[in-house]
Amino acid sequence: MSSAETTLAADRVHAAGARLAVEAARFTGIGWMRGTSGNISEVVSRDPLRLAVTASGLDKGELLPTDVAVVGPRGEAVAVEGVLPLRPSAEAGLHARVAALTDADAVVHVHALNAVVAGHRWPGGVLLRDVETLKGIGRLAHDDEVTIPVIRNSQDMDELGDWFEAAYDPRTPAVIVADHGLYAWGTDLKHARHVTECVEWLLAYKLATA
Ligand SMILES: CSC[C@@H](O)[C@@H](O)C(=O)COP(=O)(O)O
Ligand SMILES: [Zn+2]
Repeated sequence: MSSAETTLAADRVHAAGARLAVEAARFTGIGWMRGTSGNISEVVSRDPLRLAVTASGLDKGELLPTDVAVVGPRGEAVAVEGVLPLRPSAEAGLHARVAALTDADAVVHVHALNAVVAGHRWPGGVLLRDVETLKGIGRLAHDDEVTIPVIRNSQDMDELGDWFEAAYDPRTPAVIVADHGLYAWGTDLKHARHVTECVEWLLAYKLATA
């Protein structure tokens, strides 16, 4: 008798894995997932919460649909029949916390240099205003003060998750993890990609004009 979940179909997980692989290849092409950095997830079940997340330690530019793991609300691996038991991303716990708190169905984490530099320069948060691209993250182009929160880095995802929750502003779909990278999220993978691209652009703009 297997303890693997039977409610989640392997083909659903592998379909998510295929989408994660496409997005990861795209971000790798931009240079935001160098080495084995970065990870992406998609919610495949809300109750119970289950995320398909990129497997750990792989080159994110050459993922296969099967290079995916399923995790629960604390980033713990969940066995699913027909899905290889690969090690989930080391940061799956933060993905799960983001998905649970924000209701986002997709979470992206990239090591975009501009995010790390901006977090270093403005450790209390990066203030943005009066620029058109803010509309790309659901905010106003004018007279809207937007702060991208910056939280400390930790290898402990419970601790990082707590810091994320403390800093979370429901109007802002991204957070910088200091000395590490950017997390951004959206209603689906394409939306999360657009938010990631717009936030990175906004951070580049801020660094170039400050
Ligand atoms: C280049 S090492 C980066 C890792 O420590 C981590 O921050 C990361 O983004 C990727 O971890 P992973 O476990 O492969 O999802
Ligand atoms: Zn990382």
